[in-house]
Amino acid sequence: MRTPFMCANWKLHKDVDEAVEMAKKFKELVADVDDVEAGICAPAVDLYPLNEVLADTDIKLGSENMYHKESGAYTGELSPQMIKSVGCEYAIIGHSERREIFGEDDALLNLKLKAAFENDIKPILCIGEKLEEREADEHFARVKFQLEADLSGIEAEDAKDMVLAYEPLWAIGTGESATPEQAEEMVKYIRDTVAEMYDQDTADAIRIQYGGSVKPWNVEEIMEQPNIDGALVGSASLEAESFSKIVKFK
Ligand SMILES: O=C[C@H](O)COP(=O)(O)O
Repeated sequence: MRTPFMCANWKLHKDVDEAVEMAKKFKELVADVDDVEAGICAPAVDLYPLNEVLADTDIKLGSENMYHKESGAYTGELSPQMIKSVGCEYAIIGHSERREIFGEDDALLNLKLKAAFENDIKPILCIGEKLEEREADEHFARVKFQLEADLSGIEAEDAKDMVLAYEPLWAIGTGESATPEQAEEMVKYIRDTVAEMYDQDTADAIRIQYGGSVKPWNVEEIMEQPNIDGALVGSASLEAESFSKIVKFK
C-alpha cells in the first residue's frame, strides 16, 4: 500500500519571514492528518528556519534542487550533505524549469540522482512532455526516454525509495490541469515502464505524483485514479489554507 504524498514546490517564492509564517499556519491545519505524507520543498534560504518550525511535526522538508558534488569550486550550488544538514529528506531533481531554463540535461540528472541515493536523500524526479510532443503523439516516447536516461545505472533497491512526478509542461502554472484520465494514462505507462526496466515489485512500490495546476477543487478526482499517489503542487501550495485542503483531499 503506497502512502499518498502531497508535496509543495514553492519555486522562487517566499523569503524567510513568509516561509515561517506559512509553515506555522500549515502545520496547525494538517495536525490531524495521519494517512497522507505532506512535504514542503522550499528555496535554500528557507530550509534552516523551516526545519526548526516543522521539527515537532511529520511534515517532510525538501530542497528544490541539489548538485551532485560533495564540495569544491561550484559557485552557487548545494551539496547533498548541505541540504541534509538542514533537515531535507527529499530533493526535487529535474524539474522542467531546471531542464528548460537552466539547461539541465539527462546526463547531469543521472549524476544528481546517484548522488542523492549515495547520501540517503530521496529524489523526486520530474518527467513530462511538452505540448508539441503530445500533439505529435510523442509523449510516451519522451517520458520513456527520460526514465531510461535519468535512471541509467540505478539499482532497483534505490529506485523503490524514490518519487516520480509526472508533470506535463503544458499543465504547469497554466491553470489547465491534465484531465484525470490523461494523468492516469501516463502515470500507468510510467509504472509499466518501471516494471519493464526493473521488476513488478519496484513498480508497485514506487510513488508517482501528478503535477500541473493541482488545486483544492480538482485534487480529489486526480487522487481517485488508481496509479496516482500524490501531487507536486506549485502555486496552490503557497497559501496554508489551499495547500492544507490539497493534503486533506479525501
Ligand atoms: O512542481 C510543481 C509544478 O511545476 C506545478 O506547478 P503549478 O501547480 O503551479 O502548476
